[in-house]
Amino acid sequence: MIRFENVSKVYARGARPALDDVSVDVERGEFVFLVGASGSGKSTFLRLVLREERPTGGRVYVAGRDLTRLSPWRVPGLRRGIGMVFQDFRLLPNKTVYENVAFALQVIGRPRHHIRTTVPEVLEWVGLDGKEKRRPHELSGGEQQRVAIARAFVNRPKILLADEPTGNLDPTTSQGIMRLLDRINRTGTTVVMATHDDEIVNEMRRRVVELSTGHVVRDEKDAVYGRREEILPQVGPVAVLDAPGRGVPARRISVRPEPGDVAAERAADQAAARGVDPPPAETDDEEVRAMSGASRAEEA
Ligand SMILES: Nc1ncnc2c1ncn2[C@@H]1O[C@H](COP(=O)(O)OP(=O)(O)OP(=O)(O)O)[C@@H](O)[C@H]1O
Repeated sequence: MIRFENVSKVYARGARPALDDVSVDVERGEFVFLVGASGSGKSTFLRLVLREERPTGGRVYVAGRDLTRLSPWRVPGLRRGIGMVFQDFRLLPNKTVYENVAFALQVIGRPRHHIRTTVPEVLEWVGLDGKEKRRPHELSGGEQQRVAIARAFVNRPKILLADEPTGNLDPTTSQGIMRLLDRINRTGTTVVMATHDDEIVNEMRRRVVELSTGHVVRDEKDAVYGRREEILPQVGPVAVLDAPGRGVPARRISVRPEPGDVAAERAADQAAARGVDPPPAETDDEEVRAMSGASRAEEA
């Protein structure tokens, strides 16, 4: 679904490459964590997939398309097949929850009747049923991220990219967000998530691609955040800073999630239990169709 072939990215002449000869192949439907120190190139990787940046060397393929050769008028179509979630949510502050999600469909010209049925469906699916009229400042951080995820997912993208989606959230709320991303992945959407959140990575045990100063230094399935030899001594209760000297297990950090986050989590679980489906994948769009066609060709 996403293929980097010997990709390099140098932003400014003479600067060290942000990515240096990176080759990574992400299969359709995979969930991949991108980890690495600040400045290691994670966001650059995601920006290349979105064609917000172009590589200075090598090739980037998305759904079988060579992005280095994609003509500019095809870029919006590419992006329609990719949802993006950020650490700082990036919601429109003056629009309601409903309007924030609806806007994503309006800008790509979806008909009004489609928007009227799809937006409530996706809001229920992410656990925000009943919050349609709130504005972002009337929501907790976890709820705002759920709106951002609903907006990214409402058009049923083939790929969801997430750049530190739990970076502003407490551990319990982060777990709820990860369950949501996991559910999205289970619908067949390929998920690539850049993160510094070692607890989340260690709990999920998915593929981990680790970058260091622009190089891939590890690419491992069912992996943990650090290398295994670094993580092994931590097995068992680990003292954490919020309880000095008490030896609280790392997963039990006691930051209280906001009530809204708990309610959203419960509502999303109830929606899942009722078998509420995510909004149907649209196939009436030429570019989206082209993307799925390309992926079928790729698989063949
Ligand atoms: N637009 C830009 N212009 C110039 N240099 C940039 C630009 N964006 C990123 N860089 C540089 O490229 C390198 C990789 O940055 P990038 O943002 O991809 O790292 P990152 O792993 O996502 O970091 P973080 O975890 O802090 O978000 C860094 O040295 C950074 O300073």
